[in-house]
Amino acid sequence: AKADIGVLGMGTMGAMLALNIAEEDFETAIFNRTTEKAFKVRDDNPELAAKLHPENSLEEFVAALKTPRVVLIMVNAGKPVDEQIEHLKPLLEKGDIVIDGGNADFNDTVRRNKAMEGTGIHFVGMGVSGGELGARHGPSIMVGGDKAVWERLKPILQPVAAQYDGSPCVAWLGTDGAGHFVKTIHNGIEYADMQMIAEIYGIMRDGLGMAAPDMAKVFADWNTRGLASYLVEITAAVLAETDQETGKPLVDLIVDEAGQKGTGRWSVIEAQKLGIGATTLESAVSARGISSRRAERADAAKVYADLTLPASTFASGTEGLRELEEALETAKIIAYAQGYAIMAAASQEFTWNLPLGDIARIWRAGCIIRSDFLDDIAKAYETGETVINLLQTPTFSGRVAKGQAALRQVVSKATLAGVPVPALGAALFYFDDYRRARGTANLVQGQRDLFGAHTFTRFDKDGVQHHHWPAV
Ligand SMILES: O=C(O)[C@H](O)[C@@H](O)[C@H](O)[C@H](O)COP(=O)(O)O
Repeated sequence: AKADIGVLGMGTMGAMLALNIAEEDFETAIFNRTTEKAFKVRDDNPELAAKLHPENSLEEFVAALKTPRVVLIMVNAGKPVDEQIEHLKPLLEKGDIVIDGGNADFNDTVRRNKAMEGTGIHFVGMGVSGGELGARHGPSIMVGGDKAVWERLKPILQPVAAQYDGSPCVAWLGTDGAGHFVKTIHNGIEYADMQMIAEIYGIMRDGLGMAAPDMAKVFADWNTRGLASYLVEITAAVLAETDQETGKPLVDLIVDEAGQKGTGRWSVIEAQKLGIGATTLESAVSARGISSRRAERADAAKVYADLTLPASTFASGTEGLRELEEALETAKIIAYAQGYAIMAAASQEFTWNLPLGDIARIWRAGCIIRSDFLDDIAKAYETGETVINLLQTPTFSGRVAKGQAALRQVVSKATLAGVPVPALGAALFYFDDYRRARGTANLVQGQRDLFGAHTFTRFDKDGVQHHHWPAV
């Protein structure tokens, strides 16, 4: 039988997606540079073997596909994708579709899309979120490219995607790099969310002296209310895990150096280029950087071993935990508002007209940041009112106005106690900066004009650029 789609690259995500697609009854050709790997995927999954067609060469792989062909590239981002495209191009024809389903930098996707113009071959940049299990059983899928091409892919992608409330968590988000851009912002928000959870864990461990199993119970409890989410759920699971060998909480044995593969960094770079304050995302990326210098931190700990800090004033017991819960929930709203502000600015800058409400809906299941909270974001975009920033919407302004008190308490207490809360602090400081009609950038403008003749405008003389300090 001719295959409906071909999946190229049998790494974790590629193999899991291929099984998912085959399970949805699509004839799936599979290929990997190390060819045995594709055969192993089929042989390890006898129940799906009839739908999986491993091939011995790229030529056989392409020949096994129904025309017009659909090829899904699932290899590491960057050069490997360009190489695969170069190998495929001579084997493909007008009307064929090439999808990059990896974590690509959207700038590369825009470039690749341009390079494909005029060849008659369609290029699609597709963000896939959900990790290994998500890819296998239903990820959240963010599609960018030509809308007509999306119509052709829908019959395959809709059943393969996670389902929420009866609808598939996949959508066409805009032309060229829109899909990968939104995936990058998803990951930036993921970083911020994980970092803020880790900071609360730090307060519980270093501020309140709690043990991992007790913290696990707290997060499991929080997962029944406003913070209900996949990240809080897995936090409870990680904290509850006991290492069989030592009998100790596994989390206490894990080295505190966070890895990062780049998407978080990209989200921050794009925010900066767009002039959008994404301080919680920035703090999360920086915190990973700082964490990765463990030896240096150990030296710094010695340098400051005698530092005297005020006694910790964290409230213990239910009241204290309630305050932490409300602080995290409020900081989370602020972090997601920052992520959404980046997407809103990019939507204008790149004329994608991103469906911001739909993005919250397709993140409702399958992806790493899936949470009940995303329903509220989707609702905020249903009012029909233009959303400048989620913090200015009736859906969230009341909640933030109420919750900011707990966040302020927690950040202040942590600061006094010397427990680092860079992302929680960034959320609070952004909130205070964002809601302030009269800021302090006037002084910065004065300084810039004095040392660099960069000029400034005046409240009382609108629209004129002033240069006040002559070069003396
Ligand atoms: O949405 C997802 O499924 C994940 O985000 C996925 O894309 C991957 O796990 C990232 O690579 C994690 O990023 P780091 O490796 O940078 O933490």
